[in-house]
Parts: sequence; structure tokens; C-alpha cells
Amino acid sequence: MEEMEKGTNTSPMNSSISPFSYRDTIQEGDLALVWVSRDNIKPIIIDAKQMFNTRYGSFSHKSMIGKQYGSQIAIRTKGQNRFSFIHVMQPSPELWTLSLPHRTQIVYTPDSSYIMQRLNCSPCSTVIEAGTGSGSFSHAFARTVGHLYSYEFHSVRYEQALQEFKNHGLSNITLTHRDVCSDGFTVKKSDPTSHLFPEGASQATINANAVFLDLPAPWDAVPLLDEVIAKNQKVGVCCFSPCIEQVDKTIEVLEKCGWTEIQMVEIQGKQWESRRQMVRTLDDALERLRDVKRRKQEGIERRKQMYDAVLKDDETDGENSERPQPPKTKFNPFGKGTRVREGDANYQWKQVTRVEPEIKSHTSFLTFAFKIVDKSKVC
Ligand SMILES: C[S@@+](CC[C@H](N)C(=O)[O-])C[C@H]1O[C@@H](n2cnc3c(N)ncnc32)[C@H](O)[C@@H]1O
Repeated sequence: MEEMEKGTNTSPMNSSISPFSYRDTIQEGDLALVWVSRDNIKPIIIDAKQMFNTRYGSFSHKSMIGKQYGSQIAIRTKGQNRFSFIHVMQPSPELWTLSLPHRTQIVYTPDSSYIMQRLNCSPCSTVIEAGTGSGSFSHAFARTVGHLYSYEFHSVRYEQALQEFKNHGLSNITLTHRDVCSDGFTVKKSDPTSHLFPEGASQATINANAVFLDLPAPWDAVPLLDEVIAKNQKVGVCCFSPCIEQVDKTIEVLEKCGWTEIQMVEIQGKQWESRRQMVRTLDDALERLRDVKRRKQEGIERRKQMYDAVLKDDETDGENSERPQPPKTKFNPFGKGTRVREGDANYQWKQVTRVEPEIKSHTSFLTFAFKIVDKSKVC
């Protein structure tokens, strides 16, 4: 059991620098992501006195300090002459999404990356996101866009996200505690919000050019967007909904509210595995077929012997119970006990790919739409 499972504190001690800004080496107090395996990535705060415990062994944080991010840390497995290893990675929105403490369902990178490019997100963008949830997409937005206005109506989740964004130095996020479906998106000084109001201002000037709604009822929030979106440019919205009935209802309201170019998209990502396959000669293939035939024949004979032995056992009441056993190893064209490593320079290889049969990336339908509030003022 890894140590972060005991708690979800991901507060780095180096709070003056964002753990998401680039660094070369692992330092005391850093938030680092430990890659144990592809689906086991754990956030840790580097502390020289601590150990990172896995079922394969314990890794001292001390052994990580001073090494480059991405380094492999190896330990000898207790009582065995083998090594276990982990990689220590610097946080990125992509890795954070795979390792974050889940408070809700989250948006994963195949969707978030597609949505951001469809909404033309750039450092010039001001984006609205509701709800914040576990802050997975918020981290991706924060890296790309100029400013993110994020809204969450669940008070505990709001507080947790507030603390997390502060710990991670995501100063371009304004988080507001709000039910956007009933109260809209305007951020006022009297609201529970992290917004820093300039002197004299009583409400934030939002002028968003992109909107992302991950809500159970986006159709209630859509009519309230006009107040906070930019009036003089093309604004994009994406609604993230798991059911087609929700898509239907959202589209009806988007049309009513003057949004156009409506499109529904589903991301069907599949992993392609790339590896090298040994080029075999025709003689090898023929020998393999002959071996299959030979083993089939041997199997028939062995079964017959076993059957005879059972009958004999029954007759002698189990006194002669030594029965023929099946051979353990199969045909190996390189000789018994030989293992050829992929890419071994003594053999010829070709590059092959295999696509996984299942689609694992579908989480929701993405409904996109665009709107220009005041066409006469488009810049
Ligand atoms: C599925 S989660 C969002 C996950 C988020 N996109 C992420 O990547 O981590 C939906 C969140 O929306 C919040 N929510 C639902 N209705 C809301 C509303 N009317 N106003 C604000 N937040 C709302 C929920 O409390 C929940 O935390």
C-alpha cells in the first residue's frame, strides 16, 4: 500500500514555486509523482525523513533528492537477487489527472486536449468552467489559458479545490462557490470567491471566450451565459454529458439561446501498441508446424498410456501409481531454455503495431456550439 493512500495531502513545502512549473532536479518539499506502473501513479511530497512504500519494497525520499526528474530509483528486493524500481516524475496536468485524489468523476486528457483545441484555447483566452469537481480539467486549463473562472456548488469540494489550487500555485484560476444553474456566473465582491478585485471594483469583468460545462443540467446554465461571455467575438461552449437525452435537451436550449454551429462529438481513443516482431524463415515456420503435429501425436499416445495406467491402477488398487507426466516445455526454435530479447541484434526484426480492441476513453458526449452576441462589434 503506497503512502499517499493514507491521506491526500498534496501540499508542497516549496509553496513559493508552482510544482507545475519546470524544474530539473528533485528537491526537498517538492510535489512529485511516483510512477510505479502505467495505472499506478502516486503523488508524494518529498521529505528526506520519509519512505515511499510499495508492495515491491520501500524507497527512501532521500535517495530521490538531487536526482533529475524522470530518474529511475532502484532498490534490491528483500531476500532476492532482484531489483524493483520506480520513476519520479515532475507534475504535469496529464500526470496529475492520472494520479489526483478523486472527489468526483473527472475529465481525462483525451477529452480535455480535444476540447481545448476545439474551443481555440490559448494564453489569450478567458475560460469559464462549471463545476470544478476534482479540478482535473482546471489544471489543464490553467496551463494553457490566460484566466480560468471555475465554479463549484458543493462546499467541501469548493474548499478542497481552493486549497489545492493555492498549493499548486495556480494563480490564474478564480474559484467561486456558486450554483451556476440558479445564480449564474457573475462574480461579486460579496461572493465566496478567490477573485482578487481591483480597487473600487465590486464585480469581476469576465468576458469569457470559451465555456466548459460539466454539469448534470447544463440547459439550466446556458441561458445565464450571455451576461459573462465576450460580446464582440466568437465564443465557444462545450457541454460534457454522459447521456444522449442530456445532449438532446442541451441542444434544444442552445438553439433557443442563439448558439450556432452545434455539433456533438464522441472521443473514441484507442492505444496502439508498437513493438518488434522477429522475422522468421519459412524453415522455422515449417519446423513449428511439424512440432505441433509431433506433439499432437505424442499427446494421443500419452493419453492412451495414462488411460491404460488408470485401468491398471484400478486393477491393482493403486499399487503401481506412477503415471506418465506431460512434458513441461514447448518447442523453442532457439534451443531449450533460450530466451531471445526483443530487438536482439543477432536476429532480424520488423516493426509491427497492434490496436487494443476496446475503446476505453469514452466518458461522455461533447456538445459544441458557438455564438457571437453582437455581430456589429466583432473585432
Ligand atoms: C463531474 S464533476 C466535474 C469534474 C471536473 N470537470 C474535473 O475534471 O475534475 C461535476 C461537478 O459539478 C458540480 N456541480 C453540479 N451542479 C452544479 C451547479 N449547478 N453549480 C456549480 N457546480 C455544480 C458538482 O458538485 C461536481 O463537483
